[in-house]
Amino acid sequence: MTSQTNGQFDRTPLIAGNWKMNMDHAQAITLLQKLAWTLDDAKHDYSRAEVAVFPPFTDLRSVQSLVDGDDLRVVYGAQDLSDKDSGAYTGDISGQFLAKLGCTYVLVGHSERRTIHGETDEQCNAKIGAAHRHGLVPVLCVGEGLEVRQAGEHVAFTLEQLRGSIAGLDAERVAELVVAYEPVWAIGTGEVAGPGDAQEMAAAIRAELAGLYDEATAAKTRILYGGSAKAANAGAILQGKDVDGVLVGGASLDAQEFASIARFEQHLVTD
Ligand SMILES: O=C(CO)COP(=O)(O)O
Repeated sequence: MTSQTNGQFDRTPLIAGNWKMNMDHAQAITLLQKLAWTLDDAKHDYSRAEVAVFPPFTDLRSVQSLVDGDDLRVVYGAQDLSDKDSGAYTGDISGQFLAKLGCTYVLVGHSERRTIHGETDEQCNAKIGAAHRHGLVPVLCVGEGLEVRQAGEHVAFTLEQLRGSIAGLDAERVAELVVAYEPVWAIGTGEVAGPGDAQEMAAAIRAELAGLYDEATAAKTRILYGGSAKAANAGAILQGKDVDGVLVGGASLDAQEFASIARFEQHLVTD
């Protein structure tokens, strides 16, 4: 490979930070300001890598004010949404509210929602529908647990989650969809799937989409890897030709580290 740049991607890489249940609204402002300054100082080119953060619901209004007020290029989304639009659903959040808060994206089916809250593929499918009703781009999370990986069934398992979650979607929606492959055993454990594992699954997901839809549609879907991603491994992970970004948990809470991931081109291995 010569003069490796992200010209290798025909899809704009997406570097996404899932803050999970961390950062109150005041802390969110500080973290986002620091992130934006760090990227500005580094003259980050957002057209080469889109940067998105996923703060808790209670931070979103503050994030919106900061992004609008300071004209930031960082975009943002929520970590979940209801599959309903309004009504007697105590504690749930409508995609309508998220759209009003300027969200671009919304995570759907994160493994912590699937395991802790028992979310099913059918519910993810309904949530994707809700996201679309309100103009939000869903970031669908899929991925296997350790036992499934050890049994060598990780590809079949993950593709089944994918099929169940996107059932009934038309090709146009699939083309704009973001799929995040997050093997559960690599989340928050320091255990990172190897770049080869990330590429293997991303290629399998893209091939599945090509089979369900067509090559042109599958070529547009962005596929991310998530699970203990950090600056030191982002370059290698993003070498995978089907890997279009990373969904970062812990390391996205450190502005310097996350900015460094967004500038992954510096870490790309060249030969
Ligand atoms: O779940 C994740 C992002 O959604 C990954 O979390 P970590 O990066 O902390 O492993």
